[in-house]
Amino acid sequence: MLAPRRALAPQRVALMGLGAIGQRLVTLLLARPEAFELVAVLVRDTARAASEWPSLAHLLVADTHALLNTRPDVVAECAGHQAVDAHAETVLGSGTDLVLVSVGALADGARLARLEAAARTGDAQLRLVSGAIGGLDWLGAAHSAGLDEVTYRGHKPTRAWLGTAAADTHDLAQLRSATCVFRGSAGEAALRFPRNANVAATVALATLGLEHTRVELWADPEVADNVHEVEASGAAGRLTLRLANRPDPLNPRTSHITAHSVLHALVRRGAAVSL
Ligand SMILES: NC(=O)C1=CN([C@@H]2O[C@H](COP(=O)(O)OP(=O)(O)OC[C@H]3O[C@@H](n4cnc5c(N)ncnc54)[C@H](O)[C@@H]3O)[C@@H](O)[C@H]2O)C=CC1
Ligand SMILES: O=C([O-])CC(=O)C(=O)O
Repeated sequence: MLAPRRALAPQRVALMGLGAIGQRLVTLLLARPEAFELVAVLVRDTARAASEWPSLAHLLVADTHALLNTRPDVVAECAGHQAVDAHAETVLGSGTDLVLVSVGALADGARLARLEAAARTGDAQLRLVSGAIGGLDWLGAAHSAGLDEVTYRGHKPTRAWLGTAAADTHDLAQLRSATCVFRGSAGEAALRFPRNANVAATVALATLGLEHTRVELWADPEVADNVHEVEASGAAGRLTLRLANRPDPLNPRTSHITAHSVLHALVRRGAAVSL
């Protein structure tokens, strides 16, 4: 693990969202008191959350004002696209760094412009995590050298598509083999599948952009993992990447590694030597 930049000052971290990623992060942050102080957790319903997690009751807040009153150094969003709309601009405008896991929210150009402006006004940073995908360092460098083509392909078990736009176009219960539920641009994928295509947006933002990065999304009754594949080629060479991520037991759409990716981003933010 990377050593912290400031020996005696753990980062004051506030979380937005207490679902699969948020709950795992609470445990991870509380296990490292030398590096992190968890100062607040933003939820939609504090009374309900307090009855489910009494040990966190003193940390629960329901609005951005109360969140910022706890003076966090950094806020980690793990609540979804709607929460980005509701809170991100105010957090950044207040001068507080924001670590974002719902990267697909930035596929809305107007929203992205608002957040960029707020970050500049507040002199804060909006940091996008790698989340469930890898290889972004290579992709970013290869983009600088010149990329010709980037394709992201995601396969998730059928249950990950229940309650999504794929259920409007496919009879998911009847699927017996891998079925493509979306083919198009990363921007369209991210907006149509806000809980399943954040990594598609991440790959696009690191490379050819939301319009020119190709995306395929598959509902696959034959896989148990969330499988993410990227193919890219250009002046620097070719990349073929395949990740088989274990789904989070609390939310099968979300890969277990995502919370660890947020933790990793927070560790790097506070590290004296950073990768
Ligand atoms: N970049 C990546 O690789 C990935 C990104 N994600 C993003 O992370 C988000 C969270 O994922 P999970 O924890 O698995 O989802 P989840 O559905 O298990 O939990 C989300 C939690 O946020 C809460 N929430 C929603 N709106 C809120 C608001 N305005 N204020 C406070 N709380 C709010 C919900 O009540 C819920 O408890 C996803 O919606 C997705 O956008 C998820 C997986 C991978
Ligand atoms: O966690 C994953 O496997 C990826 C995911 O849900 C997303 O990109 O939104």
